[in-house]
Amino acid sequence: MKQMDTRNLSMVMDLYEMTMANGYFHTADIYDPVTFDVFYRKNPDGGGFAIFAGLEQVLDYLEGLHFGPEDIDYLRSLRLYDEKFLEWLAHFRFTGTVTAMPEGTIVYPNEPLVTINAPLIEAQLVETAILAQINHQSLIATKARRIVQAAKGRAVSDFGARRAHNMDAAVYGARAAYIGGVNSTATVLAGQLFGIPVSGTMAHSWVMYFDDEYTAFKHFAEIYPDQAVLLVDTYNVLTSGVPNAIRVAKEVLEPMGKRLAGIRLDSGDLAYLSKEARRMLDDAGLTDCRIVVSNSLDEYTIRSLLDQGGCIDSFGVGERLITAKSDPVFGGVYKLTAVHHGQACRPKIKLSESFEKITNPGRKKIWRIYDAIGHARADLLTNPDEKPDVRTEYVFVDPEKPWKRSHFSHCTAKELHQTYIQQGKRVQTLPALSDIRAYVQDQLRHEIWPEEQRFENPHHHYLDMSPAYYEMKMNLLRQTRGQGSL
Ligand SMILES: Nc1ncnc2c1ncn2[C@@H]1O[C@H](COP(=O)(O)OP(=O)(O)OP(=O)(O)O)[C@@H](O)[C@H]1O
Ligand SMILES: O=P(O)(O)OC[C@H]1O[C@H](OP(=O)(O)OP(=O)(O)O)[C@H](O)[C@@H]1O
Ligand SMILES: O=C(O)c1cccnc1
Repeated sequence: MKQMDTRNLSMVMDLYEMTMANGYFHTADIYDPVTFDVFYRKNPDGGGFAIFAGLEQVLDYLEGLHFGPEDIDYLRSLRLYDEKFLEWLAHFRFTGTVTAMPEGTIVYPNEPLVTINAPLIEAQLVETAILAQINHQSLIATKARRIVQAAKGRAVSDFGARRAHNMDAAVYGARAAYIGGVNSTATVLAGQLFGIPVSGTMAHSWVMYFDDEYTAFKHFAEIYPDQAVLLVDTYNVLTSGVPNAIRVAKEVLEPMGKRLAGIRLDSGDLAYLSKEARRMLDDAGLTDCRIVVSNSLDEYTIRSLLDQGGCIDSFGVGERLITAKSDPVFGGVYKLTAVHHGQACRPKIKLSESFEKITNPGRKKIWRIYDAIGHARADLLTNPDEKPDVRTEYVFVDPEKPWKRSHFSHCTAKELHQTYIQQGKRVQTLPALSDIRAYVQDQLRHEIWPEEQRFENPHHHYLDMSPAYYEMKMNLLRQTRGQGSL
């Protein structure tokens, strides 16, 4: 199977990762494992959740991680690192353990999406590449879901490649958009690599090349009698484009026993034009001819077009999807949460002026708590050795209101992390992309409250803590206060 990345991505890192690695090599016990969590702090666009994506590429990267002779030569040329370290680096492989939420999981701020447990240097060196991949794909998957939701069951196609922030963003963006629910992509490589259905219409250049619009449509329909979607806005939609499309349907396709598949509108008032075009097509008996619209669409324009009664069967969405234009930073971070010495595990916490930025320390488990009808009621952090029994009365702590005594009962708890890499070896086969997409839809349909899915002031999903975990965090906070002062 063709691969996107035959590149060695091991050097995709910020310089400080390597600088710290060289420093650790000389000052620390580099074989002692440490734990880092990947998490994010705020849902994009003020939404109620995000979609976790990019895991497969993270795992591929970790498996392939190595530094070749050219990498070592380049690092040597920086005159920052000593020869012993560079020699050690030449034999470097990732030997750690990776647990994560399955790709496509609906996720919330401050919970661990991925946990890396690995020898110090290994865990440090992989920060940038892991974050780049997860931040990008989770952002686009989440944006795609909003657009798909606004389209209310109508097909959405990713048209974004040409406006993406270069080619990786186009191809992995298409993958993420498909996870988020778009039906197809115009990006051919994404179709080839990931098996995403591809779709497309025609460009204005096709219409402009021929002497007149009718001739352009006629040639296209003759070559693609089953799939022709004619772009009707090059000259004038209602006086030229739609009439010429109807003429082609009658004069070219009908004699072949074929029907015109569709027209595309790409400028002007898309609600008005789609309604007028629909009326004209219906009057000509072309009731099955679909209307596709495009032109700087996003979830808000799509919602507005449908509110205006636009007669639209599908949407092509490019720049605002592939760049997540309205809120283009996912903000995922990678934080040290524990340092291990032999059997002892020392949890680590990062303090901050703002309460939300104080990290959740230590090794932990993340559970999703479902009520009796299967809705996800909250998520719960516990210590790794806890197994919450939420069938009977289980008292937990809401860290935002720790004085409240709340409990779960008649609930079930599902641990959200699975182990994907154990001591450097892949221990889990990954689902097909279509299954990841179906998993997203299944959660949104059956588990996630509709109140969390609305765009305006969505319901806040709680991240609660077991009493033991909360106490550990508070103790650590008390101990750590003052440690940073000189
Ligand atoms: N009826 C509508 N309601 C809300 N937004 C719309 C409507 N029709 C089009 N839009 C959106 O308005 C934005 C700009 O459209 P506008 O008509 O100003 O430019 P345009 O059609 O791209 O012009 P050009 O002819 O230069 O292509 C686009 O994002 C488009 O999706
Ligand atoms: O607006 P977006 O959401 O990004 O959707 C993609 C856009 O790309 C194409 O335009 P472009 O002007 O690049 O080419 P064209 O001549 O085929 O219209 C297409 O017609 C859309 O307008
Ligand atoms: O197929 C299309 O209509 C298409 C594809 C990419 C960008 N704009 C339009």
